[in-house]
Amino acid sequence: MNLKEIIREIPDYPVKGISFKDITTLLKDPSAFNEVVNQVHENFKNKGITKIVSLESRGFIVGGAAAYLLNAGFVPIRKKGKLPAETVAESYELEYGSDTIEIHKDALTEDDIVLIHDDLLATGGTALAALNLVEKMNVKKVYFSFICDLKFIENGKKEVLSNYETHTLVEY
Ligand SMILES: O=P(O)(O)OC[C@H]1O[C@H](OP(=O)(O)OP(=O)(O)O)[C@H](O)[C@@H]1O
Ligand SMILES: Nc1ncnc2[nH]cnc12
Repeated sequence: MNLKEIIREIPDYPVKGISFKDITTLLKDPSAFNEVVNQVHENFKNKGITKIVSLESRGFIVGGAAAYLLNAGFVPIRKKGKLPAETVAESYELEYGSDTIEIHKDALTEDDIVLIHDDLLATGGTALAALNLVEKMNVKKVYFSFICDLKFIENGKKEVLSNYETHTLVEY
């Protein structure tokens, strides 16, 4: 299945110069959605993943479904102010702005093998901020999974991420 053809591209959204990769066209297609979740499961089923950590909001959709298939727990990373208990926070830059994300302090332990899943890797700012949060909890191992990787964006943040085993389905 050609997933790239199913993901819609919107020019100049949310700001001029950005070509927005809209995964809603993939999510509404039952076989494409199924294929994406199955491929994440297939790639990580023998890695002993105990928790999937996903990013608000688009990361939650496939992250939640893959956690179910992998028999792993699901841990949300949310935008600032949305998690009710004690949190740790990290601020970062992304392709079209800046933000702060948080995770619950008691969400992970040093026994966890973590898969960080998000829909898309652009500058890597969001993924690196997520990694910094997860590593504060001294987990055993971290893997990454993205539906899309905007490979044409190259910078130092992505070099850090290249030290971690990563699974990507669609490259631009
Ligand atoms: O690699 P980066 O340059 O950091 O960009 C990638 C991030 O940008 C988008 O999230 P956004 O903050 O727009 O949130 P959303 O999922 O709630 O739409 C996307 O879902 C990734 O999380
Ligand atoms: N080009 C893009 N399309 C969709 N989501 C994004 N997040 C950051 N850059 C993006």
